[in-house]
Order: sequence, then structure tokens, then C-alpha cells
Amino acid sequence: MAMQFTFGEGLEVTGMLDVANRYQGGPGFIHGGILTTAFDEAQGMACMVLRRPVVTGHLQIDFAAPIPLGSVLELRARIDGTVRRKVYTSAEARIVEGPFADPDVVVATSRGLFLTVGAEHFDRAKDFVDGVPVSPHGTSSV
Ligand SMILES: CCCCCCCCCCCCCCCC(=O)SCCNC(=O)CCNC(=O)[C@H](O)C(C)(C)COP(=O)(O)OP(=O)(O)OC[C@H]1O[C@@H](n2cnc3c(N)ncnc32)[C@H](O)[C@@H]1OP(=O)(O)O
Repeated sequence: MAMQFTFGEGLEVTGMLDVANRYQGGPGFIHGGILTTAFDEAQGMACMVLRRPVVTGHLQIDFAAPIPLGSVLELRARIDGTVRRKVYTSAEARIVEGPFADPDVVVATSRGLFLTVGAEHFDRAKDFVDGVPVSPHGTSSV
């Protein structure tokens, strides 16, 4: 998605997303799944301070306002707390450039539970991680 991330003071991470035309859902607006992916990325990135791999266990998005194509979204994400392997995160999105830009208005929010995992979690994928997965028909399955 080519998001740009910066690590601020404390535990907050800021991600920027250009809402490109290819991210369209309904006519003129971002697809909800794209916005969900952006939150997943931002909140996953916020977990990097733990210096352990994490995966998303649960993600809950509140779509508060439509987000137009051509805008620039700022997502601020952070860790709210940890319990054992559970990492509780949250994030908000604001339109900071382009159509409907207003840095005081939160257009979407997210709460996510991430789980720290060991290397064995990804070991199971080692046979198909080297390159694009291929179907039995020899074509990309992505
Ligand atoms: C060195 C640094 C590396 C950095 C590296 C670079 C990173 C650069 C950032 C990139 C950012 C990308 C961010 C995208 C990240 C994905 O998109 S990951 C892909 C999507 N997610 C997945 O594929 C996960 C699939 N699910 C699973 O593999 C397993 O269900 C999980 C999540 C690992 C959990 O399984 P498990 O390890 O067996 O966990 P389990 O022991 O059952 O439960 C542990 C605890 O979590 C709770 N729990 C587990 N699942 C859930 C759930 N879904 N809901 C609520 N509670 C749950 C349990 O109740 C339990 O709670 P406690 O008993 O401790 O109170």
C-alpha cells in the first residue's frame, strides 16, 4: 500500500496513505477493506516497539465518514496495553490533505488485538513464502 510511517514520541506511530483511485469502493470513496488494511498495517507497525513478531487476532473498524479518492489520510496508532501475549491497540484516521480535509475530524477509528507469536508461526509458510504462491494450474493464486 506504500504507506509512509513515522515513529513519534512515546508509543505512537503515524502512517500516511494517499487514497489512490485504485482504492475505490463505492463511487468516489475509499473501499472499506482498504481502510481496514491501512489500520492493520498502522497498528501492526505500532507493535514493533515490542521487538517481537505479532499477528492480528481481531480488528474492529468504525467507519465514521466517507473518505474521498484523492485525499491523504493520516492514521495515528498506538499500543494501549499488553496482557501476556495479547497486545491491545487503537488508531484514528483523519483527512489531512485534499477533498474534505479537516485535521480536527476523525473519519474512522480502529481497535485491534494483536498476538505475539514465535518464529514457528511463520515456519509453516516457509515452503511458499519464496516468491508468489502458485496454484496447481501454474498461475498466481494471489
Ligand atoms: C523482530 C520484529 C519483527 C517485526 C516484523 C515487521 C512487522 C512490520 C509491521 C507489519 C504490520 C503488518 C500487520 C499485519 C498483520 C497481519 O495481517 S497478520 C495476518 C492476519 N492474522 C492471522 O493470520 C492470524 C491467524 N490466527 C492465528 O494464527 C491464531 O489464531 C493466533 C492469532 C496466533 C492466536 O492463536 P494462539 O497463538 O493459539 O493463541 P491462544 O493461545 O489461543 O490465545 C492467546 C490469548 O489470545 C486470546 N485470543 C486469541 N485469538 C483471539 C481473538 N481472535 N480474539 C480475541 N482473543 C483472542 C486468547 O483468548 C488468549 O487469551 P488469554 O488466555 O491469554 O487471556
